[in-house]
Amino acid sequence: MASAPPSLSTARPPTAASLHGGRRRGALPPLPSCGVRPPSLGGLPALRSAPLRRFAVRAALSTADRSAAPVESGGGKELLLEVRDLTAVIAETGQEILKGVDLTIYEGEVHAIMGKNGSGKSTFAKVLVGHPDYEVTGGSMMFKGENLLEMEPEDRSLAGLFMSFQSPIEIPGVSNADFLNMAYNARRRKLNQPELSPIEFWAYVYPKLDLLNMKADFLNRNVNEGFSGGERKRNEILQLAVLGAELAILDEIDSGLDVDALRDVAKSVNGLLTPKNSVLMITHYLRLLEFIEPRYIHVMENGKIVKTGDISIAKTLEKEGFKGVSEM
Ligand SMILES: Nc1ncnc2c1ncn2[C@@H]1O[C@H](COP(=O)(O)OP(=O)(O)OP(=O)(O)O)[C@@H](O)[C@H]1O
Repeated sequence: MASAPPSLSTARPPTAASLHGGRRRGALPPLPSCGVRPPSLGGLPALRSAPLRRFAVRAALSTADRSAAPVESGGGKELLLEVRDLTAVIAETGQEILKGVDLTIYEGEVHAIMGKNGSGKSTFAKVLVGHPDYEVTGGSMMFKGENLLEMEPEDRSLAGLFMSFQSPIEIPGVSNADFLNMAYNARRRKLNQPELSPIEFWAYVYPKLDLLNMKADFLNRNVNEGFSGGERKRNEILQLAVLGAELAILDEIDSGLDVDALRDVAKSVNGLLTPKNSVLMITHYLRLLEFIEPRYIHVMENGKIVKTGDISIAKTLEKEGFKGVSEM
């Protein structure tokens, strides 16, 4: 099934992500850069670096496309994400990694995906946000009634998807404070709200730092530069706290965190949960799920979700390993 060719009205400069991200195989690439600033960045200065753009795009979360009609209701809740029979390959080699993923998430729900190393968990998360390393070859992904396959990675962010990466990247030369302030102001411009001055932004961000037990001097350091693994994870959650999201995908947010840091991060994520926001966590360990309690646990095996249940799955996994889960 081929996607419609991009129209001029949707033309925007390509990003590393938009060149391939989440497109079906054979679909046309976006039009080349015509020097027009992408509307989704809300007037941000042109950002040449893909990581910077990725972060900046997050700034525009929850802005433009919030008027999309609800798809359906389940017990009064709206459907947020519906993935059906999703298949995807590594763009470079054509190797199939996702082999028919099905997942449904309603607003206000917390889900977790567990599974052996290499089963496809991170790939699934990255395909959802349109990572350029993968091509979707079949199935569907709907987010708030919109077809993610027809949306550039930027638009997915605009629509309210946030992903915290397993290995957050550095942005040399850009301070955390400047980045977050710029990104948050971009979002406010989108919402037709006045920008915050650096002092006002400080007042906004300070309680969030406090919640994450992050020292204020992290704001003066370049984004993730020289940060320890745990500090990077906290910084990802700080970005989420500043920018907000309707579906936050947290890929192994617990890896490399000491127990106090895990508690801080979990407290912060729990503090962001509302009846409208959902979280999809990827984890190997029960301990994260004791802090951020999921309603559903899914087990991924060989590129598919093969089992869904409650916290008892994670408990069995912890005690008996995957063999125990397959016998449940
Ligand atoms: N860009 C890529 N290039 C080559 N191989 C890849 C790429 N992305 C994923 N893979 C392969 O796809 C498989 C699934 O990887 P993925 O990272 O999704 O697994 P995972 O379930 O998240 O594993 P883990 O629990 O170890 O993080 C692995 O065998 C991995 O090596």
